[in-house]
Amino acid sequence: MLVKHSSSTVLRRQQFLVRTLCGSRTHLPKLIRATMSSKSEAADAESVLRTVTPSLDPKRHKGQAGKIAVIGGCREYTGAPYFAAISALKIGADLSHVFCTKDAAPVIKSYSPELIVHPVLEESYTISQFSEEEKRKVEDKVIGEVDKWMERFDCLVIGPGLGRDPFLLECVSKIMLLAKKSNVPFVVDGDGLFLVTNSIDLVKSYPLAVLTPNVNEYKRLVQKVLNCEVDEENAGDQLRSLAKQIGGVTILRKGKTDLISNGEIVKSVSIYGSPRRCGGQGDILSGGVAVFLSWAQQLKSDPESPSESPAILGCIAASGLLRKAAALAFTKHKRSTLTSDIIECLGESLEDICPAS
Ligand SMILES: NC(=O)C1=CN([C@@H]2O[C@H](COP(=O)(O)OP(=O)(O)OC[C@H]3O[C@@H](n4cnc5c(N)ncnc54)[C@H](O)[C@@H]3O)[C@@H](O)[C@H]2O)[C@@H](O)CC1
Ligand SMILES: Nc1ncnc2c1ncn2[C@@H]1O[C@H](COP(=O)(O)OP(=O)(O)OP(=O)(O)O)[C@@H](O)[C@H]1O
Ligand SMILES: [Mg+2]
Repeated sequence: MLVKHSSSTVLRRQQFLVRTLCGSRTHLPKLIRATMSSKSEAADAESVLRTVTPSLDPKRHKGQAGKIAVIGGCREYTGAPYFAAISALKIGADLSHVFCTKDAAPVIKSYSPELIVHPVLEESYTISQFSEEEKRKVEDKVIGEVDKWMERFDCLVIGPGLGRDPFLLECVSKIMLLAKKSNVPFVVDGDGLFLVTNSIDLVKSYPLAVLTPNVNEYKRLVQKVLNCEVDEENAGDQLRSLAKQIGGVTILRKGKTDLISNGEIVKSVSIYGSPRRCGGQGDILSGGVAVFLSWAQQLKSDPESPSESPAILGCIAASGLLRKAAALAFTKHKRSTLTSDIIECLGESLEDICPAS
């Protein structure tokens, strides 16, 4: 799906390339080092946004700007999958699907006609009277319903509002295996992290997996994988060790500063942000990582593409944009800022960094 970028995008990418090279200035000739302004983290996140975001090329057709699918939404939670899916559209994906349980589907459909909602997941309580053989048949049907779409997606978001029902999580484990087989990248968030923390082999050594743990989820992941407590003094090193221990997945550790590592490098994003901690902001982030990772993937086939992996670029871009939108929403709504307000600020925030026209 190679998309030629306009000259402004090429220029943006060259700027990013220089910035990336300067990130490791030790090997750069003195002359270049001397002329380089100091690379600020803010510029880093914003230059990644400008490099990764494609121009709105009239020659492109529906779907080329990204097709995202959220696997999540159950009897208990319907907001989280909506937040992740609508954020992907608002940032610039062309299509956004949600695969959820039958209970959650009409609710999520009622939030927005923009989303394509598939009521295909099942929870244990709906099949409690079934025999083992009938349960297997239901499982095969659930997985088949997702598999027939799998190849069309540029990235999945697994976990927002998924809940912790054992039967549902068993089906999602098999969906992850299918995604890996088809080389479809996936972001694991929310209860998807509950699943993979207890079955780390589901993501181990899959370079297209991105984990986006919050404080609780990160603590549990460190305890489970590194057998120790979170070490705030050496946060970057511990994150790098964790990502390495899980075979080079990319982890975005959410917090006052977002830390990102794939076991090799560590990046941080702390620009903008807001003091409001309302639920749902992590869901916006997961939808954003999916879009920006897909766009960074499209860059890969270009000779001058950035050296960073699409997963790392996707995390930096999504974190920077979310934090900018949260700051903008907070200036407008202060203490009553809600996730919906932040979603409404995504477009304006991206336009400010990366004008569409
Ligand atoms: N409006 C909505 O529908 C929202 C739904 N959300 C969904 O809510 C679900 C839970 O998200 P949270 O951020 O609350 O999850 P957390 O894991 O941050 O916390 C959930 C609660 O359960 C406890 N917990 C979680 N896993 C545990 C474990 N393995 N052992 C013991 N205690 C455990 C935590 O300590 C906390 O008390 C996720 O699927 C998430 O996507 C959130 O994204 C917020 C918004
Ligand atoms: N203390 C903080 N100061 C500023 N920004 C923060 C702070 N904590 C988190 N954030 C920002 O909010 C984003 C979401 O983090 P949060 O911890 O709310 O995720 P979450 O708990 O998974 O959210 P959700 O309610 O959607 O599950 C982070 O990526 C980060 O950019
Ligand atoms: Mg969360």
